[in-house]
Amino acid sequence: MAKPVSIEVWNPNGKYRVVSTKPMPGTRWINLLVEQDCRVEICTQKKTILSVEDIIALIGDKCDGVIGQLTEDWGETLFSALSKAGGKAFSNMAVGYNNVDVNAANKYGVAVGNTPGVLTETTAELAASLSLAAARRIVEADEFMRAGLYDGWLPNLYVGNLLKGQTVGVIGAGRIGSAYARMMVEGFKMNLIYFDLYQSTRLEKFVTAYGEFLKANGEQPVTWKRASSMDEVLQQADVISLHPILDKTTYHLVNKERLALMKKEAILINCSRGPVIDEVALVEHLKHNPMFRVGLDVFEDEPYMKPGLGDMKNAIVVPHIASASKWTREGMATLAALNVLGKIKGYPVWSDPNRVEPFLNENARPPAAAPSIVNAKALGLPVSKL
Ligand SMILES: NC(=O)C1=CN([C@@H]2O[C@H](COP(=O)(O)OP(=O)(O)OC[C@H]3O[C@@H](n4cnc5c(N)ncnc54)[C@H](O)[C@@H]3O)[C@@H](O)[C@H]2O)C=CC1
Ligand SMILES: O=C(O)C(=O)CO
Repeated sequence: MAKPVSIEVWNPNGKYRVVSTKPMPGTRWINLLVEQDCRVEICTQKKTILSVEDIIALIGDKCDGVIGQLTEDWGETLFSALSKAGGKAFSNMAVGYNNVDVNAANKYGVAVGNTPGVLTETTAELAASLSLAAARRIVEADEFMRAGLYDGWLPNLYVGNLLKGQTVGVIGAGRIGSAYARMMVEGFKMNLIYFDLYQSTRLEKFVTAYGEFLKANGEQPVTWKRASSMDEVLQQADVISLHPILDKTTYHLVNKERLALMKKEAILINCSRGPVIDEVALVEHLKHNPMFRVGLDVFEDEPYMKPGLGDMKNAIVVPHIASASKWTREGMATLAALNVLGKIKGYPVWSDPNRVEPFLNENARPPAAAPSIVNAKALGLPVSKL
C-alpha cells in the first residue's frame, strides 16, 4: 500500500477527524472546521493525483469525513473504507461529481457534497476568454510576436472573426452555461441559440430585455432561440460552448458526425468535462478544417491530450483552470468543508444549492446547514428551513 508521506495537522486534539486529500486555498475552511472541534489533516504529498490506495491509507482506521478532489476515483472501495472508519461525509471540492459513484455512497450511507454557485461566473469568464482568444487568434499572434517574426503591420495579419452580430450557441444552459450566454450576449451583442433538457426562462427574459434596450437605443436587437435539438445549435451557431454535466447522456456528445454539422469557421469551447467531446475525432476535424478553432479547458484523458492535439495551431489548450480565481477557489474549499462539517454535526441540508452566498460571507458565521449534498434525498436527510 502506498503510504502518504506528508501530512499537515491542525488542532490535533479535535474530536472529529476530517481529512483533506489536498491543501486547498485560504484558511477560512480550516478555521471553520477547527472552531467546531475538528482535527484537520491535510495531505501534502507531492503527487498530483492520489490513487485509491493512497486515499485508503489517508482514511486510516478512524475518519469522520473527507474532502476530496475531482481527480480521485470515489467508488465502492473508498466509500467502503470510509464507512469502515466511521465516516459519513465526503465532499468533492468541485461542482461536477462525475468522479463519484453516488450509488456506492448511498449504499454506505455517506453524504456526498459538491460546490455549486461559487464558481459559476469564474468558469463562465474563462469560457468567454477562450472564445475571444480563439476568435481573435490571440495565442497564435502571441507566439508569432515572441518568435521575433513581426516586421510590421499588414492588412492580412492574424485576421479573425468579429463576434458582434454572430450567434453564440450554448449546450447545457444551467448555472454556468447561462452566465456565459449572458456575458456573450451583453458583452458582444451576439444572438443566442441554446439547447438544454429544460427551458431557461430567466436567460430568455434577460436576452429579450437586452434586445429591447438595444432597440430603444436605435441598435439592432439581440435575439434568442431555444433549439429543439443539439444539432440545430451546431448547425446555426458561430461560437458554441459546452456546459452540461458529464453523464451517460453527454459522453461524446460532440462526435465525428456532429463536428461535420458545424460551420467550417465555427469556434467550439469546452469548459465542462473532456469526455463530452470525442477528442480523437476533434483532432481529425481540426486537421481538415484549419479555420475551425477550439478552446479547451478539459480533456478526455486528463492530464493527457490525445495525440496530435498539442500540435494544432487552431486549438487553444489550458490545464483545467476555469474555476481558478482566488475568490472562487477559497469559496469552493469553504463549501466543501461545510458540507462535511454539516453532516458530521447533524445539520440539515441547505434548501437551495443555487443560493450559497450566506456560506461565503467572511464577516458572518455560516448557517448551521450543509450547503450542497447531492444525495440528500436518497439518504433522507432533513432540509433546512432557513
Ligand atoms: N472546467 C472547469 O473547471 C469546470 C467545469 N465544470 C463543469 O460544468 C458542469 C456544469 O456546471 P453547472 O452549470 O454548475 O451545472 P448545472 O447543473 O447548473 O448545469 C448543467 C446543465 O446541463 C444540462 N444537461 C444535462 N444533460 C444534458 C444533455 N444531455 N443535453 C443538454 N443539456 C444537458 C442540465 O439540464 C443543466 O441545465 C459541471 O457538472 C462540471 O462538470 C464546472 C465548474 C468548473
Ligand atoms: O468544479 C468543477 O466541476 C471543476 O471542474 C473544477 O472547478
